Order: sequence, then structure tokens, then C-alpha cells
Amino acid sequence: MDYLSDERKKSDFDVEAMKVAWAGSIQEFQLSDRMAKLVANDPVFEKFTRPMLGRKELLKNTLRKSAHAWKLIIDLRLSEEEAKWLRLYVDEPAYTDLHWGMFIPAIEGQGTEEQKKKWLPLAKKMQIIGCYAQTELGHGSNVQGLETTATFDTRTDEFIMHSPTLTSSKWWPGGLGKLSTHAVVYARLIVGGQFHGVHGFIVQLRSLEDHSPLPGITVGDIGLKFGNGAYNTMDNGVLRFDHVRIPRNQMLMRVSQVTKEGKIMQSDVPRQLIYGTMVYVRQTIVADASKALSRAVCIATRYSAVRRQFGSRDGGPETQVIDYKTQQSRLFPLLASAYAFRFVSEWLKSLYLDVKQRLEANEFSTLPEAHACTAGLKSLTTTATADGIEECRKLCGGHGYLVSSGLPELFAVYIPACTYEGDNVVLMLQVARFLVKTVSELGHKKPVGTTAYMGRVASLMQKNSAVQTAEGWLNPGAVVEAFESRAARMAVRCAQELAKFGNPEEGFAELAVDLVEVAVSHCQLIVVTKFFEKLQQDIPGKGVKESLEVLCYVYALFLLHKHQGDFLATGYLTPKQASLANAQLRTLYSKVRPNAIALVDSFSYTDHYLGSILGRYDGNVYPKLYEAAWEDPLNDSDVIDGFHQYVQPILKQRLHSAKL
Ligand SMILES: CCCCC/C=C\C/C=C\C/C=C\C/C=C\C/C=C\C=C\C(=O)SCCNC(=O)CCNC(=O)[C@H](O)C(C)(C)COP(=O)(O)OP(=O)(O)OC[C@H]1O[C@@H](n2cnc3c(N)ncnc32)[C@H](O)[C@@H]1OP(=O)(O)O
Ligand SMILES: Cc1cc2nc3c(=O)[nH]c(=O)nc-3n(C[C@H](O)[C@H](O)[C@H](O)COP(=O)(O)OP(=O)(O)OC[C@H]3O[C@@H](n4cnc5c(N)ncnc54)[C@H](O)[C@@H]3O)c2cc1C
Repeated sequence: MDYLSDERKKSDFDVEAMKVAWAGSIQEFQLSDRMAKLVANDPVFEKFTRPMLGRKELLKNTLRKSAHAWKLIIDLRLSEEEAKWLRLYVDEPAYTDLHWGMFIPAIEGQGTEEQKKKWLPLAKKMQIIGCYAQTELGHGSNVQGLETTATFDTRTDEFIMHSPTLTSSKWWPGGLGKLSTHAVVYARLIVGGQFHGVHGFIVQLRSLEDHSPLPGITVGDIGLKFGNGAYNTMDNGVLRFDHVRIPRNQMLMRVSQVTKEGKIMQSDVPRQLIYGTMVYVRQTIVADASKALSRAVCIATRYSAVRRQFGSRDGGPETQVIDYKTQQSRLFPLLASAYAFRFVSEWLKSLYLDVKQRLEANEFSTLPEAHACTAGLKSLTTTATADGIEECRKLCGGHGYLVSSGLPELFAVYIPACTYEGDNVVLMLQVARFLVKTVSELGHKKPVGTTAYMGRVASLMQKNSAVQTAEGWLNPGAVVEAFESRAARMAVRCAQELAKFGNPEEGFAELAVDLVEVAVSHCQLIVVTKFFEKLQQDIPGKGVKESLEVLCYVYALFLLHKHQGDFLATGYLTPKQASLANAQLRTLYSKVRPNAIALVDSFSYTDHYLGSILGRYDGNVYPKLYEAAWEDPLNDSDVIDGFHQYVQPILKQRLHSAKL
């Protein structure tokens, strides 16, 4: 029985076409759908017991699933793209994520042709397992502060990898603790007693025969992390080197080369390319944000349609909680954000692929913008998603706190995204540096790409919003101009403040909070703009574009309302115009309401992937919650183990004293 069928009938757009719009293309939809079903129908990938397993059992279970996934990839001859989807739907962080997601990309981006030829076939056949060992106990954000050393020995033509201090221990790399045979290790290059910056080195950690650590290497897991199950399926590790020797050709040498004689040769490639793997991964994290947020929103939306509280008249049904305006005002902006992040990630991927192609042709001019966009959007979307998942838990009331809602584990797995691949504040400060530089160069350099609007800064500083009515806000030009003006005005104001400091670095440190706000406003402008640009494309299907338009305005006007202080303080909006935007937002929520279930169905998530009783496709929540409770190991017996030993004596004592 489909308890949500009435809801599904209310929608006025073609859900199948929306699924394609969400996926990006019909091919992508079919591919993803095939992999989702393959995983959902395979009992090896069951995951409901995960939060109850102890650490060793949990990790072993993950290894079993990863081995089964690899077998499927080989047996079914899946492409790399299909394998990516398969791993996503298995939905369990594993050492293989870092192998495919960072180790291989690091070699691809920073290795020479010879190095790629040697290492990539081994890695792609999984004859070696790699991780990305950058962060140390003492330093994560400050990459140039890493302490591990790689000292060149001209006599033997080798590097000596060493961990000189406790704080130089590698700490956090996923897959390092128990599984990796190799790592790309980031270390200070020392040649002839001189420091030559941080570089990547391929280091073998464990024997390929018996998996024991090689001489001079101390390696292990760093211990339990937040939440049950969740990211504890990953063996984040600690690693120390005691004068471990590796051949010279295991330094990744696309950026700098060390010759046999100990000479450093710089290629034309900028040294920032050493950070290139992070640019790649940050871009994928933006896509992951839309997946995680859409999962949480799907659960909260379906459950909000099932759940009823108050408002019964004449013995009729109570009100569905999704009909409360307060519920809508918390839920629908998150629904709109999931779509907004999906489309901005699509754009970011194309930006990244373009930059990658240019880098391969030794054209580096667009790297700074790629860095700013990936860093800023990673920060913006992961912060909003982590907060959004927690909001979805609250939107589900008490039942959202049950592990069977799927939300606690999703939250626990997701929140480190605000920290890994760059702490979100540190990343916004990078965006701020890029923006300040752009403003300072306005006199002699035309801003391009996502900062092109800065080229119109004079008019953006003068023009104020012309919106007169709530309907006036349903105009892409009016909305985009509002976001451009706010971002430009905040950036210019900050640059003026910075100019008052004799020492720019001192000013940057003092004004850091304002600078982060400038960066956030710039990144929000990018997301809003890319959503409107998406709507310019041909999007087939009855009512699909119209529904997306509504979501686009919800996203933009929700941000405008949330940050109205900025819009008012910069003088672009009057309080009246801000309140008209809010009135329009309320109207938009009413337009979303009948389509809400169809909009989350369009993510096309299987019940397996959602992993949530509250978010079940059929809405059959209460019987299934009730059933699941009885499956808890505590309910194996009526009288709990330990009762006779620890509780009964207390009860007896009470009875005894009661007699007295
Ligand atoms: C319910 C269950 C659900 C289950 C869910 C299932 C599955 C989920 C599975 C997986 C989750 C999804 C994805 C997981 C992905 C990853 C997680 C796992 C791994 C994580 C890995 C890591 O974290 S790796 C370590 C990452 N570390 C960092 O990011 C460090 C951050 N620091 C830096 O990036 C930099 O050092 C810096 C940016 C802070 C630089 O600081 P600064 O002192 O200014 O530096 P420099 O002098 O070094 O550089 C300055 C110039 O360089 C430019 N620049 C800096 N970075 C870059 C770059 N990346 N690219 C290009 N250019 C860069 C900078 O702009 C300066 O340029 P100018 O000189 O021109 O101004
Ligand atoms: C689950 C998980 C998986 C990870 N996987 C890997 C991996 O595979 N490989 C790997 O190498 N690393 C990995 N990491 C490490 C991760 O990349 C770092 O933790 C991250 O880059 C943050 O660095 P940090 O821990 O040094 O934080 P810190 O920099 O110490 O941050 C602490 C606080 O200081 C603030 N702060 C720091 N610098 C500044 C500044 N300049 N201005 C203002 N505020 C500042 C931050 O905002 C934060 O609030 C992982 C981490 C986690 C949690």
C-alpha cells in the first residue's frame, strides 16, 4: 500500500523527466539507476545492523562489502563511472574511497608520464592500495608547516623519509591505519641541507606478501570517531618513519625534479599544483553535498507528509505537519538548496574539467579561480548540508533521533566534511584573499569568470533595487543584481578597511570575520547565478522547468531573507523591499507544497540507499518502526541480562524496607 499516493497525485510536473534533470542526462540517470538497483538487491550490502557492530566486526564487514563490490566491478566489467556509482550506493566509507579518490588522482596530477605509467596500472588493478598522507598530528591546515622530512642522499640516489618529532606523525589519512600498502606522503624536501618546499612522495608502507609494516615504519589506526557505525568503517591512520629509504624516482616530479646529482629543476608548472588533488576532491565534495542534503530532505519531506499533529475537526484527520508554515519555512529552503547544490556542482565539474585540460596543456591562468571556486563552494555547501541534516532530524521530531530514521548516521558521517579537505573557515579565507586581490587589481585588470561582476562595481555601488511589489522579486535580473550588489559592496567596503592598515597581513588578520562574510556572499552569488543559468537551458518534461524556477526563487529569496542585514546595511535594499521578498517567499512555499513529495521522489533514491524507516517510499512508517523496535537485541528476551545480578537486589532491598 502506498500511503503517499495522494501526495504523489497532487504534483503538476513529470517526475520521470525531473529525475533526468536531477541526474544531468538520460545516460547518467540510467547508469545511476542501474547501480542503485544492483546494490539494493544484493544482500551483501545490507546495512541496518551497522550501528550495532563493534569496531573490529564493523571494519571486517566493510572489507567484505568492498571485496564484493570489487568482484562485481570485475565480473560485470563495470566502467570507472559505473564503479563510482556502485561505491556511492554501497553507502559505507571505506579505504577504497581514498585509493580511488585521492591516491590515484595525486599520481595522475603530480606524477611525470613515466611515474604514471609505472604506478597507475598497479593502482587501477588494485594490486597496490594507496592513501593520501598529508595531515600530521601537529599540522593540517598549514600545509607548509608539515614536519615530515624527505632528505635526498646523493650517495645512494634515495630519499630518506623521517618523522623527526611526535607532531610530525601523519594523523588522519583514511585507509592508512590498516589497509594501505602505499601512500602519497607529503614531506619537506631537503636537498643539500636546504628546504625546498613540501612535495609528494610515493612510499610503500606494508609488505605485498604478508601486509606487515616495512622496516622503519610504524602504522596503526587513530581510534574511534564520532557516532556508531558512521565513519568508523574507515581506518584513519597514524604513521611514523624512522629513516625509511625510497628511490629518487618516487618523488612526484611534475612540479619540481631532483636530479641524481642533487640539483633542483623547476618545471614551468606552478608550485600550487602540488595542491591540485585538493582542488579535484573539493569539487567532488560539492556534488556529495547535494547527495547528502537531498537524502536528509527526502526523509524529512516524506515523513512530514505522513506525520499528523493537532488540528482535527469533527473527528477528521489531524493536520499533516508539512502543512504548517513553520515546517515549510524550515524544510523547503533545504529542498531548494539540494537542487541548487546539484546544479552548481554540475557547473563546478565542468569548470574543473576545463582547468584540468588546460593544466595538461601547461596553461595555468585559470588555476587561481578554480582554487577559489572549489574552496569556497566546498565550504559553503558542506556547512549548509551539515546544518541541514541536523535541521531535518529536528523536522522529524522525536523519531528523527532514532537510528532507524537514517538521520543520526548520515549526520555523523557527514559532519567531518566541514573539516576534511580544508577547514571551512580556512577555505573561506582563501576565497577572501582571491577577492581582495581581484578588487585591488580592478584599475588595470578586467575581472573574468565568477568575479566578472566586479567589473561593474561602480554601477553596482550606486544602483539600488527597483523592486516595488512582491511579484517584482520573480525576476532573475532583480535577484541576481541584489546578490551582485551585496557581494561587490561588501568586498569594496572590506578592501577600504584593509587599506587603512599599514601592514596588509595585519589588516587581513584583524578583519578576518568580515572577510569570511564577503567570501560567503560571493559564493552564494555563484550558486544563485548558476541556478538561474541552469534554467536558461533546455529542460524537457511537463512542468519541470516551472518547478525548478520556483525552487530557484525559494533558494535565492530564503538567503536574501536570512542575510537581509547585509542587503540592508549595504544600502541596496530598503526594509520595505526586504519584506516584499519575504512575502514572495511565503507564496512560493505554497507553490512548492503540492509538489514536495514528487520533488524528493525525483532524487530516485532506493529505500536501501535512504536507509530510513521515516523516509520509506511507501510512507508505511508506523508499522515498520514498531517492527524494527522488536529487532533490537535488547528485546531478544523479556528479562534483560544483568537484571538478576544488578537490579533485583535493589528491588528486593526496597521490598524489604517497605515491610519495615
Ligand atoms: C548513513 C551513512 C552514509 C555513508 C556515506 C557514505 C559514503 C561517504 C563517503 C565518502 C564521503 C565523501 C567524500 C569524502 C572525501 C574525502 C574525505 C576523505 C579524505 C579527506 C582527505 C583530506 O582531508 S586530505 C588533507 C586536506 N588538507 C587540506 O585541505 C589543508 C588545507 N590547507 C590548504 O589547502 C593550504 O595550505 C592553504 C590553502 C590553507 C594555504 O595556505 P597558505 O599559507 O596561503 O599557503 P601557501 O603558501 O601554501 O599557498 C599560497 C598560494 O597558493 C594558492 N593555493 C592554495 N591552495 C591552492 C590550491 N589547492 N590550488 C591552487 N592554488 C592554491 C593560494 O591561493 C596562494 O596563491 P597566491 O600566492 O597567488 O595568492
Ligand atoms: C574524517 C576525516 C578524514 C580525513 N582524511 C584525511 C586524509 O585522508 N588525508 C589527510 O591528509 N588528512 C585527512 N584529514 C585531515 C583534515 O584534512 C584536516 O583535519 C583538515 O585539513 C583541518 O586541519 P586541522 O585538523 O589541522 O585543523 P586546524 O587548522 O587545527 O583547525 C582548528 C581550528 O583553527 C581554525 N584555524 C586554523 N587556521 C586558521 C587560520 N589561518 N585562520 C583562522 N582560523 C584558523 C580552524 O577554523 C578551526 O576552527 C581528515 C580529517 C577528518 C576529520
